Amino acid sequence: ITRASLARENARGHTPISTPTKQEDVIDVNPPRGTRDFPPDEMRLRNWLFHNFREVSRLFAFEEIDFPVLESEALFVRKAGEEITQQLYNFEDKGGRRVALRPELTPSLARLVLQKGKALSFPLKWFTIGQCWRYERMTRGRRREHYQWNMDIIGVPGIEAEAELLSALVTFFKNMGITSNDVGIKISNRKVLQAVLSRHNVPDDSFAAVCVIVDKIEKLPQDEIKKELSMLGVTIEAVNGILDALSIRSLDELEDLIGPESGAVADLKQLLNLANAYGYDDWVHFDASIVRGLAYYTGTVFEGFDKEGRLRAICGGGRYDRLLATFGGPETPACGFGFGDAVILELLKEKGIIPSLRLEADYIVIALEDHLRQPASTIAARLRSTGHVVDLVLENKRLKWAFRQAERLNAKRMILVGSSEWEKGTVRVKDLSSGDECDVTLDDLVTQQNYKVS
Ligand SMILES: OCc1cccc(Br)n1
Repeated sequence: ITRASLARENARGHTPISTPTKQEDVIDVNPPRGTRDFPPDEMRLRNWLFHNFREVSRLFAFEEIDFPVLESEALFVRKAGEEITQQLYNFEDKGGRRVALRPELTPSLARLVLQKGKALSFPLKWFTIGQCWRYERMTRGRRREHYQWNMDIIGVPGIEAEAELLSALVTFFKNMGITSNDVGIKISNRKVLQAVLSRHNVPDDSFAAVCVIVDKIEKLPQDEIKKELSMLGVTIEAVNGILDALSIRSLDELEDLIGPESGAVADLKQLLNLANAYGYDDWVHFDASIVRGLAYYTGTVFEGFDKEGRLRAICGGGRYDRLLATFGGPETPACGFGFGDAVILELLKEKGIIPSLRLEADYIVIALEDHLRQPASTIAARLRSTGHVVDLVLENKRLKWAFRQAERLNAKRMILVGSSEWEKGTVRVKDLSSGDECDVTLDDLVTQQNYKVS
């Protein structure tokens, strides 16, 4: 094909036939490193997952919120050495502002609460699903973006808030067909660590950084943990005190270690009582080794995990009563969780409980001759106006193609608009599972009356 012949073809208004592009002229059609596209099959799966996130949030009477993916960098600058802030996807915009793609959703939620201030009636029960970003050296080949579902309760100081959030998590798992044999939720309280550190005279302002290091205890060799803790001025006695505390396996043992002053033991006992009252006590258990890696947690922390121990944490959360104050706001009790879109799908695939998600069309409509294109459009419009999913064949296609298309769309019926039927004011309706067919007027077709094709 020469450019001249192509010009002639185009001039005649024919479908332009593209000349083969040289390989080097094709753009890179892949998404940026560490990011994903969502073509139809993957998008159906993502919509199904998010629909289930939303369904649980709706069931618990939580209100949906949203905020920009782009935030001021200042929202995420923390000095506790968290991975999440060390991998900030940050840059200077054309106005010279320091901005970042959010690595998490909670700081934005805190910002919105402070922004709305006295106009809000507490407690707030808010949820959101949003894409979060990190800039990680691709050496580890991990993703740079994921979607997270968050539910947060703002303004409730009592452990009832945590119990409600855990109930939402369990409800979601059960709705997915996941049982307490598949998944558990470990719960603890950072006041355990706080009590140990204060006993060893570790300064309060090291607390967050110590938690971040201790959260890596199962991911790093113990001497690396000890080295990082000692760099924070944590003595070897304190390190051993921490390791002892994390290995505690019962609340009675915990009470012996830290006593009743912090309220941690009472809270955990009350949380387990509430878990029993909600009916999810078989899903949760105390595990002192749970610390979580975010600097701003101050009390209860929890983490959903797969009992086969093959996957990373499925979800996690905790109480963050100081976060709003660190943004200059009033002391505001708050707790919430984050639930990523990656590990849960790995788990569901492993359990073989991903449903088959296909486009379900009610009808495929095809004009058998060019001059019947307008009636075909009218038929499609009339059927859609009554809520039917209709795929209208838009070009001159052979019937064989239409049947394959119907198969792909899982269409229930085919409407064939042919001249002999149309002259009699009817169209041919074919049931695509039985093969039965009959001629129907447009009104009867739309009202589904006066005819039956099995
Ligand atoms: O959970 C940490 C995290 C934050 C942003 C993006 C990705 Br992928 N992962």
